Amino acid sequence: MQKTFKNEKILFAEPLFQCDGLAGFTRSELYENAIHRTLRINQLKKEHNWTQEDFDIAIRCLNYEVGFVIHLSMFIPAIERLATDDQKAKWLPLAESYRILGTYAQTELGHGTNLMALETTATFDPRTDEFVLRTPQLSSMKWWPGSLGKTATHAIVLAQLIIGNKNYGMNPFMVQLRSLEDHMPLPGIIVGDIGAKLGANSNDNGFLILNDVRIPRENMLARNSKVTKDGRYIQTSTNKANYATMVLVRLSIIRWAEDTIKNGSLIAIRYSAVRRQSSLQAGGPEMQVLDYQTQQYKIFPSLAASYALFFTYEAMMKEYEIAYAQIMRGNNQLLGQIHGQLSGLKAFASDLVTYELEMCRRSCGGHGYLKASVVGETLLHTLPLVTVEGDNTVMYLQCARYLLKQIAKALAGQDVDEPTSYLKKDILSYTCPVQKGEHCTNPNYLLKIYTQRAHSAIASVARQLQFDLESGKDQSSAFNNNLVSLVQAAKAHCQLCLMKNFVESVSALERTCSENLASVLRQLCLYFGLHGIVTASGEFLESEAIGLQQLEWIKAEELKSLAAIRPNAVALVDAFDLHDQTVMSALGRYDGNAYQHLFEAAKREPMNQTQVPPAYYKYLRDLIKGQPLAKL
Ligand SMILES: CCCCCCCCCCCC(=O)SCCNC(=O)CCNC(=O)[C@H](O)C(C)(C)COP(=O)(O)OP(=O)(O)OC[C@H]1O[C@@H](n2cnc3c(N)ncnc32)[C@H](O)[C@@H]1OP(=O)(O)O
Ligand SMILES: Cc1cc2nc3c(=O)[nH]c(=O)nc-3n(C[C@H](O)[C@H](O)[C@H](O)COP(=O)(O)OP(=O)(O)OC[C@H]3O[C@@H](n4cnc5c(N)ncnc54)[C@H](O)[C@@H]3O)c2cc1C
Repeated sequence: MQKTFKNEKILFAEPLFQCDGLAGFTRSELYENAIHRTLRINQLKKEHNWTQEDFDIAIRCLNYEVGFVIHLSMFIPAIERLATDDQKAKWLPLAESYRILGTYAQTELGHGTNLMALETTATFDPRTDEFVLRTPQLSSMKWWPGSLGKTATHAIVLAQLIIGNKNYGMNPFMVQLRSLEDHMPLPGIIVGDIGAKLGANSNDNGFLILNDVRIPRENMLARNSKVTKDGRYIQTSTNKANYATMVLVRLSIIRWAEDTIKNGSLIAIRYSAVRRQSSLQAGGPEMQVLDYQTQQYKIFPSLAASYALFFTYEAMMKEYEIAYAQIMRGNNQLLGQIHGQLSGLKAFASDLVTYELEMCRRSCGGHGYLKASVVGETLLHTLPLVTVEGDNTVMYLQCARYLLKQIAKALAGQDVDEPTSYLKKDILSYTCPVQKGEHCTNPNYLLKIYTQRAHSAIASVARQLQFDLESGKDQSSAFNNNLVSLVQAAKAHCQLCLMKNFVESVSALERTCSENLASVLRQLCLYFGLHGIVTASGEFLESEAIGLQQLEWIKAEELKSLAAIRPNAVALVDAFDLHDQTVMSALGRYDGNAYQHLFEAAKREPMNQTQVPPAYYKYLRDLIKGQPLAKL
């Protein structure tokens, strides 16, 4: 499932990477520890000739609890995508050697989604051949960019380009924030950390106020557009190309989602295998809670989602690489497709894992509420994924916008992109394919149901929009009147993509792996398909892809699937090949000694380092001895 990290032993031999101790760290300690880790991994990479992939896997093994995440995942990729070759030659070596530390400063206090309304300006001054950067009012200040608070010496600032009195829209500018001598903010720069968050507190997400900060004209990252010395704006590629970094990060977020749900399902399943509680037979031995059908119903979806996201990430990485190679050669033909696909799938993946991680946490009972179980921490660390790189609702709407274009092409008899080729089919030609028995136990048949449901959802909202427009609604009212259905259509398409990637990946694997493994993966794929239909049964019924009778058969097969997966559940999470130090959970250790690890973690609790708490001497002693309390 995860390329086994052959260097795990080297990494986890060092106390710095042993994760138990993170609990109880202050924010400053977490922040320092994260920086220390990234730089130490960099040293290990050099000492042991690790590849970049080894470096990336090491970061994943630490659940991205490292420093410079934005520097590595956005600042450097943005230079690669937005800078000219000369600018790359200047900035990339500095960034890759950490001589400059960067962030991607786009979001403002007042705007994150609506990039057209960003208020930061970069005004060209032809007299000095410079841009003057300004955050004109409180709401304009950059707010949220990772590493901006205390670390970044430079930022790629997204600002409205102003030449004369004309606004040329959002463009990227390289701005130095801090001195490379003493790390102090430069003149005109006010910068700091935005404060503690629900999680990811090792990251110094920051704010940035720009008071007439001057930068040379060559600091505008000019791959897609540039300004000449005499103030002419020359666009060399579509403005959308300036959005390219976000597309890459949305792909990375699918991988991040996959990593977190693997952790969660591993903890929940291993703990459920060792936890014995109650019995179904009066006086009988206590059962492994993993044998309760309800426990399986709660946590097998996260197991199936782990594999589904793994296969979808692999498929989307290939799709992205093809598109990116063309875009970097100036051919933007696949830009709309990759944007539409990754907007939707980033949203769907992060929605899916945040829901299923909470189910994993609940399935651990009281111990799921302990930090030492880590499943709650994993959820907190994952929550931002539904917002970062585009709020999920907005991302679904971007995906829906793409789907509407595709179905319009299909209805006009034009070619459509491969991911939406199903829209070429005549919507009336679908027959209800599912009969009892074989049809409910064959993932390929289930795929037909997902296809019909997605096609129906997209066609239906397209028709409703058309109806609203023809009945006199203007474009924005018609759109706002159908946003919920548009989101629903995007989700239907994304769920079809996950199911399609799962089915196709398993059938490809079948050709090379053992029949035993193939049958286990087929079973999991079938379960993923059945469960997806049951949880969205209203939409599947509405699309007429299934009727009530078929739904009954499918629900029965889903419950049968739980029992079929049960014997392989622990092996399926062991197959993630995750080191105990990656999972960090007292409940999810490979040795299964959850209670011992819980007690070890409790003993490490700082409060237990003294028998009598300081509060005793301040408050409890007099109270217990019946003496009057001093005025508090
Ligand atoms: C290892 C783990 C590490 C992972 C590390 C992760 C750590 C966390 C990092 C978090 C970092 C951030 O959050 S960075 C900040 C992220 N911020 C965002 O994602 C902002 C979200 N908002 C937007 O992207 C935009 O405002 C939109 C898409 C919502 C609206 O765009 P717009 O330009 O204003 O208007 P719109 O009409 O919708 O779009 C105009 C045209 O541009 C196209 N378009 C829009 N966006 C894109 C795009 N990205 N790529 C291509 N094309 C695009 C549209 O399809 C449309 O094409 P056509 O139809 O005209 O052909
Ligand atoms: C942990 C974290 C790290 C981040 N790192 C960075 C970073 O490094 N760099 C950076 O630039 N930014 C960063 N961000 C900011 C992030 O990109 C934004 O928060 C995100 O784009 C959402 O924008 P917003 O916060 O303005 O939400 P809003 O857009 O204000 O969303 C608020 C509500 O309005 C709804 N809404 C908004 N627009 C529409 C619409 N058109 N249609 C329907 N509903 C709508 C949303 O669905 C949501 O429910 C980070 C954020 C977090 C939480």
